[in-house]
Amino acid sequence: MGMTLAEKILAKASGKKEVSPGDIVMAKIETAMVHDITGPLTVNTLKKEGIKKVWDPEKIVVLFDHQVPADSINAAENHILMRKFVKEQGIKYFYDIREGVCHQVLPEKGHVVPGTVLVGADSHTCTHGAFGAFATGIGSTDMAAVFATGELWFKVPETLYFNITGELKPYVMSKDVILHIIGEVGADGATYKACQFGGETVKNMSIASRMTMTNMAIEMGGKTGLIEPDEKTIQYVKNAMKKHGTEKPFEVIKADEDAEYEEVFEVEVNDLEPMIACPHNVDNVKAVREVAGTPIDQVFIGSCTNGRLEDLRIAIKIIEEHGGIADDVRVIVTPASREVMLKAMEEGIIQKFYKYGCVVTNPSCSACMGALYGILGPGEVGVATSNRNFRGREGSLDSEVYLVSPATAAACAVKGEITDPRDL
Ligand SMILES: CC(C)[C@H](C(=O)O)[C@@H](O)C(=O)O
Ligand code: SF4
Repeated sequence: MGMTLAEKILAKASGKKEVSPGDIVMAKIETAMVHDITGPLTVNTLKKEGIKKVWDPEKIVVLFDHQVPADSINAAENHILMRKFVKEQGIKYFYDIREGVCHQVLPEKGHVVPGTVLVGADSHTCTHGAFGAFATGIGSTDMAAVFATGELWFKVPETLYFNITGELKPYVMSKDVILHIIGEVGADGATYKACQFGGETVKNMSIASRMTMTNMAIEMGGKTGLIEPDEKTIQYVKNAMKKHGTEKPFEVIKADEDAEYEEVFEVEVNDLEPMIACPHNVDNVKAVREVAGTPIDQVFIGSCTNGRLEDLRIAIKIIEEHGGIADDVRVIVTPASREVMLKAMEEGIIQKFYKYGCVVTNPSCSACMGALYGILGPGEVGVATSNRNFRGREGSLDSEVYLVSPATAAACAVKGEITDPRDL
């Protein structure tokens, strides 16, 4: 019987010829990532268990992105603890406060190896499935087991296949596609499933747009999101590895022709409109026009979902075309990484955001989690290009967050209320 992409990667990583959904496998880990919030717990668990040496200091990536620069004594202490760990263990790939969000930095630096298993102590690790890796978020204590042994057990998930066809209309982005899918499937509709995205629409998407899709697989409960590698993927990965001296041979794994999917969803996007996830659940998805006119206080353009160059480009284009942002709305722009920031600077994008009165921050998780800055106060309404809108996600329990694409976020910034970018 044929295997899906997820099954083939897990079979390879566990040295088996074949695996089926439900099998328990012990898989070799190619890359293991912790950040400033989850790393300390992993390190403390290792200490508690008396483990002196990590399995492979070249396969671990430590990165600071959630609270950078340190925004509290507690964050500073976490940073100190992790820097010490990195030194003691000789961890080769350590990215201090300057690089940006882990899920952007990892692929940029060539740490995402197609066809392998990547784990991160962060729920949006599924993002890296955009490169044809089996990538999933795990807890800090599970990560301690990975740091010690280089392996982790998995139950092989069933795969849901989303066959996406049609051409996206102007101002409709991959974020709208994934919001639409989550609205249909529900926030727990794909629990522990591998969510594979394919079809002509995905083929035509940039790598950045694909990452937006896989990033949000967890928001429908998915164990991972996956996209089969193609020429674009291979080029991206090779360039990234070459640029940063992280070259490794890798195998492009594709699903078997006769792979068995638990369910195939046909998603036709020709007529898809800009979509919005309304408070307080990611699957509370509507067309933007249904809630147009809702007053807002803040717009956040950034995060591991939509803080990449193409996102900043479309946002500034819309803001510029319409003469700037509304006076009474705060707009926070956070490029997802230093590389994105530098390119946006070269293109004059950052200067323009400043010119129009947006606040551009250092690459970080920024306002996404309500932990660093850009925190919403009681009664405030935020529009964000990030991936979660649970009650209190961006600050006060009495605030509200709407999730949108960068094009819609920019339209909202221009009008100071929820606006479909086609209606400006
Ligand atoms: C802080 C971290 C554990 C958390 C996660 O795992 O998702 C964060 O990144 C988030 O998006 O809520
Ligand atoms: S940008 Fe947001 S969703 Fe992504 S890792 Fe940071 S806090 Fe989590």
